[in-house]
Amino acid sequence: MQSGAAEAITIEGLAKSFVDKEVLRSISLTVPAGESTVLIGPSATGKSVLLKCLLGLMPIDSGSMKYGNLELHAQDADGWSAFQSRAGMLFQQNALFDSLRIWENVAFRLINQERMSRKKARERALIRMAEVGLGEEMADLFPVELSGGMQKRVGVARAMIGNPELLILDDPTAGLDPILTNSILSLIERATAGKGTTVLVVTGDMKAARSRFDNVAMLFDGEIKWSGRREAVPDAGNPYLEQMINGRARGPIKMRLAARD
Ligand SMILES: Nc1ncnc2c1ncn2[C@@H]1O[C@H](COP(=O)(O)OP(=O)(O)OP(=O)(O)O)[C@@H](O)[C@H]1O
Repeated sequence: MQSGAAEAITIEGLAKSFVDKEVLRSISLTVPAGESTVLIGPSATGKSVLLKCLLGLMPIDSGSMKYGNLELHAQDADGWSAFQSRAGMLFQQNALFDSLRIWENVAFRLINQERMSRKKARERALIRMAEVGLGEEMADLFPVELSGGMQKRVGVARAMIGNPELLILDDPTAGLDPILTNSILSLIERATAGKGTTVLVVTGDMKAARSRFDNVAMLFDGEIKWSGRREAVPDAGNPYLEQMINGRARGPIKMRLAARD
């Protein structure tokens, strides 16, 4: 059951620095309600940091973030946990609970938030696990017994169980083979097309970025340099996007990126 109607995310002038490093200078971005948006950008530009700020896992320095009319930037700890309970999330380290079995990790939201019986929650977890290519024989294992790619899939299944109204996924297909990548991207597509979930995904998979999500946003140098419908992604003329999407760019942007590597 979906926990509520999906809302749009609106970010304005968000800034975030660490000690002496400015990561996000002035982020302005709208993630439309009930649509999927992919955030792309070079490594270490702050994509993960932005997702963490949005979920209240990192404090911001300035700016505003809203989910519908809810002023995220003004939430206290209780407000943040109420908001987080509305979202399914996946971070790069997967953050599985080591002491819980795989099915219990996947079913965590159902048991702890929705108070579903363990029997029913296990049944639901097995369905989600199958959707990400994890068989029933995995259900009673512990995370340490799984490969990195399998743990990633457990993380995706956990984020998506219970059909949360908001999905925030940091590189859900990293390290997966093309077949699994395809099934996970299809699962994410069904979450928006079928259920109207608001989805924000970070990916390094440029082919997926161009074809699988409704909107594309490009983060570079602390700002969103381009955002819009995927059909409107310019094939040429925007050096930031060209560099990311086509792996080519001319002029200063290329030299600048090369200098950073
Ligand atoms: N807790 C932290 N303390 C200090 N610096 C941090 C912290 N978290 C992230 N950073 C720095 O912020 C910058 C952006 O990191 P982030 O993980 O958001 O990059 P990213 O765009 O997601 O990169 P990638 O695509 O490689 O995963 C990096 O320079 C990183 O070292």
